[in-house]
Amino acid sequence: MGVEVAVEGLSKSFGSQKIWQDVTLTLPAGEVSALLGPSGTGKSVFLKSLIGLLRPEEGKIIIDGTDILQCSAKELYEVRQMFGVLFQDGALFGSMDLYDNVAFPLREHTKKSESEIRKIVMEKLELNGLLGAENKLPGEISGGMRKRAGLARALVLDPEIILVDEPDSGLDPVRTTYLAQLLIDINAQIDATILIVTHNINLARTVPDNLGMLFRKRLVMFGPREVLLTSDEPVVKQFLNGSKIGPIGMSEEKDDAQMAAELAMKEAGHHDGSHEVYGVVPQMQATPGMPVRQAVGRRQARVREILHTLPPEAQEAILESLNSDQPTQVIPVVDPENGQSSTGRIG
Ligand SMILES: Nc1ncnc2c1ncn2[C@@H]1O[C@H](COP(=O)(O)OP(=O)(O)OP(=O)(O)O)[C@@H](O)[C@H]1O
Repeated sequence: MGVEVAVEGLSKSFGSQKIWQDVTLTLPAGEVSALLGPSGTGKSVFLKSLIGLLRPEEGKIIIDGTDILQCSAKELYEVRQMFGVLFQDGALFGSMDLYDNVAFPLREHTKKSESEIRKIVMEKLELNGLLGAENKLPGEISGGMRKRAGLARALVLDPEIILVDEPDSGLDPVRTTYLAQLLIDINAQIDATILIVTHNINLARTVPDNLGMLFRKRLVMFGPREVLLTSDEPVVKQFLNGSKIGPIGMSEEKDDAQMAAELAMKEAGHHDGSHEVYGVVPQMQATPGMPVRQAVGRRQARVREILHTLPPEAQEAILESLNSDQPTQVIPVVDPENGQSSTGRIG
């Protein structure tokens, strides 16, 4: 089971440039969360801060009871062992073939024999659909395969927390869906805590259990998908619809006059090409045959607890989704007449 990551009052600057301030959120243990935000809002900086690669000046990052901003180098080393990280380009070593790339953390951080390493590496390569490519160099394979190899490497130490920086960068929509499915299946299998940094709206709407949004150096919101997908918060609404109408502009800051002009254009019938979606769209499920994703039930229980605090329209949309979006599992059903098995779904 993954561990909880609690961030409290976190602020980060580079010299006089403030990146974000007073960020407080909790990544629930064993759930998939996504951090959204326009380009340059510091999503990658946040992700690097969680593993101690960058050091915020203020606040706390508590992982499994340890504040990594206060702990010793030895404790930080131990906390880092809990992480698997998939960087944007896979961050593979260009001179090593895929096998050696994936084996690298095991050779560095464990005393496992080469035969034990082989077993784990081949298992992770297979999980990521890379069997047969183990002797290829990163330069000889496609971007999608590099991502999957990066994910295979991120998984070899059985991480409790998986960080994924822009899984869709450089991937076509179909490969992005496959990669997202892989993450959901991994969550179903090992219940790891996963944080995805992305600005892919479709992925944000359909994959994570929780969503957070950075804008104007602040965390605007963080919470279960049901709450953000029905939110009236203008930045969240605009971002999740990929629309020009709202506070986010080309260079982030947009003044009131420009917002009013754009709204007037919309009211006059101008279409900006975005597709407005309101409500809780169905979430990607684990592949049939995988264990039931425990995260879904935990999240839905939290949502039911806070439901009464939400606006009536949101409550209605959420209740509808909670009542129809029960976790489903595919199980073999044996026909008592002839003893043959077929597949059936249980709620
Ligand atoms: N090591 C660094 N030193 C100085 N400035 C940095 C450093 N790393 C990032 N920045 C600055 O921090 C800001 C946020 O960068 P970051 O890459 O986290 O944004 P992002 O939200 O991930 O953007 P994108 O979605 O475009 O990837 C940028 O202005 C960037 O130039």
